[in-house]
Amino acid sequence: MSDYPKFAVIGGGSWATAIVKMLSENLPKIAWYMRNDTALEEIKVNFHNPNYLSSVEFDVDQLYLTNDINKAISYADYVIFAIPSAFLSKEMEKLYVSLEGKVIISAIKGIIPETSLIVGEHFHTVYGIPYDNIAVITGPCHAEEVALERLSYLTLACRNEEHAKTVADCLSSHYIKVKETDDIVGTEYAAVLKNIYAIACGMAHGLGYGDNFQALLMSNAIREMKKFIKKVHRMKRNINNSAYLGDLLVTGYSLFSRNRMFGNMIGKGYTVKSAQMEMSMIAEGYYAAKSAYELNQKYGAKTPIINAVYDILYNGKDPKKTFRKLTEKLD
Ligand SMILES: NC(=O)C1=CN([C@@H]2O[C@H](COP(=O)(O)OP(=O)(O)OC[C@H]3O[C@@H](n4cnc5c(N)ncnc54)[C@H](O)[C@@H]3O)[C@@H](O)[C@H]2O)C=CC1
Ligand SMILES: O=C(CO)COP(=O)(O)O
Repeated sequence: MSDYPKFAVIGGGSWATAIVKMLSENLPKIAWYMRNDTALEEIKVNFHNPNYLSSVEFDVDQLYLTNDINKAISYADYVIFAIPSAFLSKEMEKLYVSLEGKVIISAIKGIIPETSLIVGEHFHTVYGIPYDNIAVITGPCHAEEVALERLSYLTLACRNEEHAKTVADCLSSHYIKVKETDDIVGTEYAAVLKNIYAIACGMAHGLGYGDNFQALLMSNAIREMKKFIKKVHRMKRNINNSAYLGDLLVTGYSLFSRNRMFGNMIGKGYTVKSAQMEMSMIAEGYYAAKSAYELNQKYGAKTPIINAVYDILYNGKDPKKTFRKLTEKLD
């Protein structure tokens, strides 16, 4: 092993780009895998990812850029996955090198559609990664603000203290602080659910509801989130911590949020298809609404907001009427 931790980042989108930026504050070399050859070449020549966070300048001597996921993973002891959940399984089909002994870190805030599992559970169940070697990066943090070096706090969930410290140290800088927790399951579910609530906030805004209603929606959302997570994984946790409430607030209120943007378009009358086509980015909450709704058929938590978003996105229900009914259930 070299004298510095070897990291690979999997993905070429906004969050992967932001994570490479964070790591490059501390590490002399980072492997970075993305599918897009044109973007890779552009980074080599112009030092910027042309498609995402294009203001961020990279020192290419610090980067081991590759379009082969196997090469990136072979290089690393710590592998950070930062691609939308819907594409993870397809990307993993390309893998022929072993993940044994590697620390697998999910920066994905979603449920894997093929298995209906959160990402840590998916890696444990499908790829046999021991929980000690699984970590999750979460917390209220938009990639765009990382690009601007605005102070942001991440939460690193991991059961192994040594791995947690290494990953936290490598991500930390003058604009990134990292808190640690062992609630891998709860923080992952919170990250999944807040995207659905951010879609609801966007829908409300698009429908013409104001700040007063949004505050009420957020207040109901955090209580709904608490009930849902308690059913799925009971442990002592403070739902007001930034990985839960903080991430809900930033995603629900920030104009950078993809999920809010997507919901706003639906509220304004776009169809789901046209809103997706209009956005150059992925709103994870679209997939999460279906997975969470279906999962909850087993758990039976009271989730009127998730149900309303699900009905609008998947059952073609009218947003205006659905929200009017939802308002009767909130307090
Ligand atoms: N952007 C942010 O501020 C944050 C994002 N996340 C999470 O990071 C994950 C990645 O999201 P972003 O980077 O924001 O997405 P993005 O919308 O910025 O980028 C989309 C990514 O998906 C890839 N992609 C698109 N179609 C694909 C396909 N058919 N097969 C494989 N890959 C495909 C693109 O190459 C690109 O890497 C998501 O789970 C998101 O919730 C988590 C925290 C913050
Ligand atoms: O997870 C995020 C902020 O913490 C990003 O949310 P969006 O995907 O809605 O932009």
